[in-house]
Amino acid sequence: MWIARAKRMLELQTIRRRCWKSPCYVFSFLSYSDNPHKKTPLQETRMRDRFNLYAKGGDGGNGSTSFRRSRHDRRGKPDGGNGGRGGDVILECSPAVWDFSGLQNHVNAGRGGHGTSKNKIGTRGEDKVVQVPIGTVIHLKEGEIPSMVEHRSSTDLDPWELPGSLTTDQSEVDLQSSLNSNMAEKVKLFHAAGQLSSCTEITTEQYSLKNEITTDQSEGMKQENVPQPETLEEIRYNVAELTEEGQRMIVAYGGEGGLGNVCYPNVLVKPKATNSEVHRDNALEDETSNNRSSLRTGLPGSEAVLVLELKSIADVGLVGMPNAGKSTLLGAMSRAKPAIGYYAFTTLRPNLGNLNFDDLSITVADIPGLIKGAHRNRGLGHAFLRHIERTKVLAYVVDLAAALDGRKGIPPWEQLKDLVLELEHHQEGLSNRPSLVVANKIDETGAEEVFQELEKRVRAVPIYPVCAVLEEGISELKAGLKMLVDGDGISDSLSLENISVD
Ligand SMILES: Nc1nc2c(ncn2[C@@H]2O[C@H](COP(=O)(O)OP(=O)(O)OP(=O)(O)O)[C@@H](O)[C@H]2O)c(=O)[nH]1
Repeated sequence: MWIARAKRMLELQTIRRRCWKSPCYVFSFLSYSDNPHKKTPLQETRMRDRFNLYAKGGDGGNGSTSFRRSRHDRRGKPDGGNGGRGGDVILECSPAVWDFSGLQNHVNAGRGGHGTSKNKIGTRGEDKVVQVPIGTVIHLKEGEIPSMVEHRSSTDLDPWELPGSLTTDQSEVDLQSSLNSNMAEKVKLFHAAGQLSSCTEITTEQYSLKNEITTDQSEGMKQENVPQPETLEEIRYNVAELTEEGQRMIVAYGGEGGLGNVCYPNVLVKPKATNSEVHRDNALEDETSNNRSSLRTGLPGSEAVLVLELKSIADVGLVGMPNAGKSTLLGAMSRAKPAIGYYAFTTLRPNLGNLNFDDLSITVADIPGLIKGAHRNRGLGHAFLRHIERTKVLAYVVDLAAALDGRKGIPPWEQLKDLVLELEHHQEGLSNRPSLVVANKIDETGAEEVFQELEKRVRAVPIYPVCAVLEEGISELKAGLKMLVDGDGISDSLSLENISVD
């Protein structure tokens, strides 16, 4: 038997080896880039910095209907426990996550367990924790505003262009939100009343509240079924930000559990009816059982439709063409260890580094290289330009040696012009903040003359000659950046009028 098994293994291995060498396999490998539906390796590594998330809190578990009977009490006493609360959907800020590519669009928290006999409360539904990168901004399409909002945005960000986002009628929005808050208030009151009564007796207020809630809900559903002329999509921008490691925010709440029959003994009655109870009023009985079953059912968890957006948080943004030496510069200024390569687009996602001074720490973001037409999604495209939106200061990194010795690159002043144009195309006024120019690769032969020419052609902003590989000129550059971030430096923004090109 063992020999037969060994033979079979050998056969399988031979088949696998043949498949590997087969023309089909090789062809499929070669045609990888020809297939328009397949992603190229570059596309696969692109970061996702906008993400639609549908979050649903777990439904509450149902309350139990159970009776504890004994020899002495044949009708039994109610002892059905309450249902457990549903789990919440929580966003957690984590430095281990860079973008939203690992996230799922639909996230559901766990349902609460059902109550059981002997007054046992159902288990609480499992929370669903979704890890998001530091710098995540939450825009709300539907649902409640996330709780534990400790860090609201201080920046006045423009809402990005979603159709119809700015045309919503404010009065309608106010009306809708007041209706929603009314409803939420009622649900809270209902549960508060339930908790206060601490499983003794269900109060009449609770009945009326519950009925109100169900009628409101059913009316809402009825309205939903009626075809509306045009539903306006309301997006509440920038409702919360996750900016610190470990910060948590609940975006969808679990529903409360239903009540067990131990909480409403006056409506329990029933199971084995005695003869005298047979003539009970039928209408009243129906109503009571309806109320009872609606109280038993756990409430559904809340739902939220969110748009997550990632904006790196940095004081300084390094902007430059591919291969200008931004990553090398970041490594020279800080302890960051970004990938450095002699080829363009080594940097595929923003890298952050810290410049530490005695009284201040400055965060610098190295943005992947921009090329002419980045706003039309050329190169790594405008995907990264949003990371510059939050920076206080811009450091334009230019390669002094790009056009030297017959190289195909473009002179530094043209690099600057293209960079400013790309920023402005992405968002008007994006280049309008204190800036400086880092003239890198000053060590190359002929770079000194290019630097002198650059000084003549660029006005209004300071220019720092630097050799990032040898770490020359770095301390002066760091002092210059500190001054700009502090607001002490006299620097303007770099505009097209301040750059002379041929
Ligand atoms: N001679 C010289 N070469 C440098 C200097 N700084 C960087 N380089 C080289 O320039 C090349 C590109 O450097 P990177 O730091 O990867 O450039 P980058 O701007 O981050 O490039 P992208 O990732 O494409 O955006 C590397 O081969 C570096 O060694 C410098 O001061 N002098």
